Amino acid sequence: MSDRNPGMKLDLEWISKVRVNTQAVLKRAQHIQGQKIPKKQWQAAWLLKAVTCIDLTTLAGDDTPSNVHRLCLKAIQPVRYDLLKKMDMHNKGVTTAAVCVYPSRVADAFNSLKAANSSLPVASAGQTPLETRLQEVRMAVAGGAAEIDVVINRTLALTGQWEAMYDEIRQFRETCGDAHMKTILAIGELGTFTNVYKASLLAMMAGSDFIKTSTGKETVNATYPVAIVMVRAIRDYYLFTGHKVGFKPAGGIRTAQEALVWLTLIKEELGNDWLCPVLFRLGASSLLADIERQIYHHVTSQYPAYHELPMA
Ligand SMILES: O=C[C@H](O)COP(=O)(O)O
Repeated sequence: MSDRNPGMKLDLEWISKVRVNTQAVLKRAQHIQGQKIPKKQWQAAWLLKAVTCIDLTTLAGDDTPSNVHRLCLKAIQPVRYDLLKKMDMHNKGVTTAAVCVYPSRVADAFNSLKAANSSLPVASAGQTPLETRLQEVRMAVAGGAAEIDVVINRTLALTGQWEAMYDEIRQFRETCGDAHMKTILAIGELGTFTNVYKASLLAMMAGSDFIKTSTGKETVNATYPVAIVMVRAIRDYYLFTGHKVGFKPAGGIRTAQEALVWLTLIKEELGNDWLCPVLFRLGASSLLADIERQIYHHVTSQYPAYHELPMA
């Protein structure tokens, strides 16, 4: 990962001045969605890039050590070996960026990866009251998580209690220690674009390494207009502080086509520096299946039967 964002003193004046032009954001998002996406081998290359940016996720109440183990194996070998070989990519170390599980499953994931001699990071995401969340973070760090996804208290953002929100995120950052922190804004519950921008800015001021759209459990998750607002905040924060903060859209991202639009959006809005797992992740539980399917089609000119691409 890159140098960490140390954060900065809470700048309430900056936050209070924020105004987002909704129409301009919607227009920009529409423009990006209308962009031509790469075809043929360029598309395959972009899809492999997307694979390397995936936080392969399972956040289900009934997760078990064995489905987490399968998820880890899939993260280590996300695309079938023969398909990679046909593209001459079999020895390039193509893996997903991380696996992402609930805190209670971190140790399982960590042990599975260790047993497979993999140094892939385990990310952990929780969604409970502050004290429990802090406890979950401690547990996840102790279990070997290198990355922690924490969710903000939406009420604080909705009611403009920015100082309290800043203090809360700082506490998370301290509790994360060396583990990198991705702060989830749960944008589907923040109301306006202006609030999304403010919450993004504040999360970065409080020292987040990444800002992330959603837990994947809200009704509205990763959308392109909201992403525009968040990445503009990332850009402004970078221009002001010199620190690059990562971006992670998550929730409801299912198709290779969507992955290509996400890559386009990042390239256009933040530039190539952000097009790598250090600064960009796709949080997704089922996206990889469609990407592997499209890669299969690229290599063989046919679509696979379900059993030909076993998914974790
Ligand atoms: O952080 C990742 C999300 O929980 C994944 O959401 P998804 O299951 O809709 O892909």
